[in-house]
Amino acid sequence: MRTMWLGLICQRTFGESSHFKRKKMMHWTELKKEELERQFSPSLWSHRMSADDVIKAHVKALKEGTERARGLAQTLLNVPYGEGDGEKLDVYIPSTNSLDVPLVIYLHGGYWQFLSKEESGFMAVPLVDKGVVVVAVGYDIAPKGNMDLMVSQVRRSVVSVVQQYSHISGLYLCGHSAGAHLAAMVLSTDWSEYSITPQIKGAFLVSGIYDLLPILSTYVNEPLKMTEEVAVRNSPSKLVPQLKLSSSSCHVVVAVAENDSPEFRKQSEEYYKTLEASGLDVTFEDVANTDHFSIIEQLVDGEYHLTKLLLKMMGKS
Ligand SMILES: N[C@@H](CC(=O)c1ccccc1NC=O)C(=O)O
Repeated sequence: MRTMWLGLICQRTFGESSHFKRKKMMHWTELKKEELERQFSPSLWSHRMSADDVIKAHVKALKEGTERARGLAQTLLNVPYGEGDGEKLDVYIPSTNSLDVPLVIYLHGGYWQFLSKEESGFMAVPLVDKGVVVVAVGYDIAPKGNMDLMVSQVRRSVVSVVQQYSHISGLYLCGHSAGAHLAAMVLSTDWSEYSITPQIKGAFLVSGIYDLLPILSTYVNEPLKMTEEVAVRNSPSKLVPQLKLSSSSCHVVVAVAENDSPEFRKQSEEYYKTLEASGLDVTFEDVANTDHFSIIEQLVDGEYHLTKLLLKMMGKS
């Protein structure tokens, strides 16, 4: 009888809005290390294939898409945005006479320790076709780079792009997973320390992490070696007041995969709610039939829901 009653309590859904009906979840501080590590292992949650296979397929899809984009578009590869070896970006350029040319900067994922710009041009396939410039930014992943450096690098890459491409009709950001975290950090920049203040019109944050504290004690932090102080100052969830000052007119889309882990989904929901409560222009996209990897891989397809949404945001649908 007692177990039945407990079961009923656990199955009740909580949340103020119809958007976020979910089962009552433990707070991450109450989870054992093993469970936290499972929650922050996106590959374990895919319904499509095994953990190893989903990562292999992910890298393959990104590489193939990037090769296709490099074949289709005019490119400027390895353009420096700073002095460092890793401070380079790739530009995918449409052939168009239009004066209305938006530019989207893509920040790749991979837990700040995998992937590079070499497999990050895939989304240019449908976008360049519609007259959008795509920039894939490289940054120094761990162990070479640390969190403060990566955040500084992506901020400087945005400044450099704005300086190079002052004639564009609008600047947009897109990031996946760790790249969504970096994109949110760009939105939360105090630009007074930089030579210019970029005007970012829209940001697409896909399956991101916005609070770094839960990963501090997990395997994710092994190469990153973040202290609590580093994690706090690089957590977008703690920088929403700065985002409101710097990016008040930016349209933010917080997208999450239906089959992301509950903790990943919670990160997106909570960040969305905080932005919304601050009066920002923000939308939540719960993308059906996707996992942590397919949610971004499918951007090679012009007919994919998120591709269409991104084009619409840039006025190019
Ligand atoms: N241990 C992580 C690995 C991971 O996230 C990952 C690995 C290779 C390339 C990209 C990854 N993640 C997101 O882009 C996982 O379980 O998925």
